[in-house]
Amino acid sequence: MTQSSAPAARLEVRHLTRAFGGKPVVADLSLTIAAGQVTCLLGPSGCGKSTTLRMIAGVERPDAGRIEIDGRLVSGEGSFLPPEARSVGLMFQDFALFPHLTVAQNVAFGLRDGREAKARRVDELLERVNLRGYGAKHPHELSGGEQQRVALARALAPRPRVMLMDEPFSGLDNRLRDGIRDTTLEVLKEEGTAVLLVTHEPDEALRMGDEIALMRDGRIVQRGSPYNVYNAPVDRAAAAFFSDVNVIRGQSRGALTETPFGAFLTPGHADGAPVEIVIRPQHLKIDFDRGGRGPLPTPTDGTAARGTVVRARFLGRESLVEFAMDFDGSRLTASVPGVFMPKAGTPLWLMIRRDRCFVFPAQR
Ligand SMILES: Nc1ncnc2c1ncn2[C@@H]1O[C@H](COP(=O)(O)OP(=O)(O)OP(=O)(O)O)[C@@H](O)[C@H]1O
Repeated sequence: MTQSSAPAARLEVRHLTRAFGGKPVVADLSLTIAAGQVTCLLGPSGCGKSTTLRMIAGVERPDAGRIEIDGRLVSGEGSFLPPEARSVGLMFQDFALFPHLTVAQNVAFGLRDGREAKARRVDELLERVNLRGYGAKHPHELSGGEQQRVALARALAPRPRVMLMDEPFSGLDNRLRDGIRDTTLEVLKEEGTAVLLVTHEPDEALRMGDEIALMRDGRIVQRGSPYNVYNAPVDRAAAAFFSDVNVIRGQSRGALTETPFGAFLTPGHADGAPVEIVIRPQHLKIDFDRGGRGPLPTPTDGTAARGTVVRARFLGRESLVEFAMDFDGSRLTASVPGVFMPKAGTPLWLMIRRDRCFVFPAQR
């Protein structure tokens, strides 16, 4: 007898579809989330993330497709359970705590247990979100970050099988956000809930997700670990969603594309096919102009090409240096850690890290 080692799916979505006024907003979307796994549904505004989440929550009816939570059909084949019968916890950006209830009463709100069990669960959760001793306070006595943690405790109190979070941190100021994200992640992991977190911020998805599902125009275009989605994007738009990108165009011949930065391997592209070599700013290497001579090429860096600094901007952790390239005047941007602020007009040399570039068919 064989036994599957894959953890059982807590949330299973198959072929979910929804249109508004004839316009498809979610199109044939499928995803699976295991217990204890955080999947970030990441995509630009309007791509259908919230609609997906709302269908899973049970506040929006799908046109087609099925949703199972813990192996139980909650939507599809003619059935549609209301939110309260789905065992889902919800957390939204504009989470509202009940202002007239204390923190403890807020957290206990969805609990049906007896008094003692309820009190135990409330204490346990307040401890987890670092709010021990806050039970008797009212929401208005708490900071935004503290209120957020109460909202998290409240959503988790009934031990939902699936936690749905829609931009839960976007109402918080930047300095608070990282700390709250980390606390939230820790608590979610301890509880072992399956989490679907909707966000349009790549940094948040990279930081929070075990898996990222990148969404565009109602479809998931790529799914994988943050490392893979960042380092092996399926297309130029997927690469560009995480950072600015530089694009160098060429034509593939015999699985090679010649560029001013030397030849790039472009296997799988037909002879004469236009290709784009895409590279993030941090993977361009800068070298000095030694009286008009560039650096000696190395196998990983390839050939250097000369450009002139157009401007340099200091961004705190890094500096962005924009170049006009000698070979055709095109603009390329390199980022360097720390402060490197060459003056406009300075000639410098650029190299492309071969192991960090992506090759795609050219877009029209
Ligand atoms: N009830 C509705 N009626 C009509 N159109 C809707 C409805 N709900 C959403 N839409 C449209 O569906 C599209 C996707 O909306 P959705 O809120 O799912 O996107 P999103 O990716 O979550 O974007 P955002 O991050 O801006 O919330 C949008 O064009 C939106 O205007």
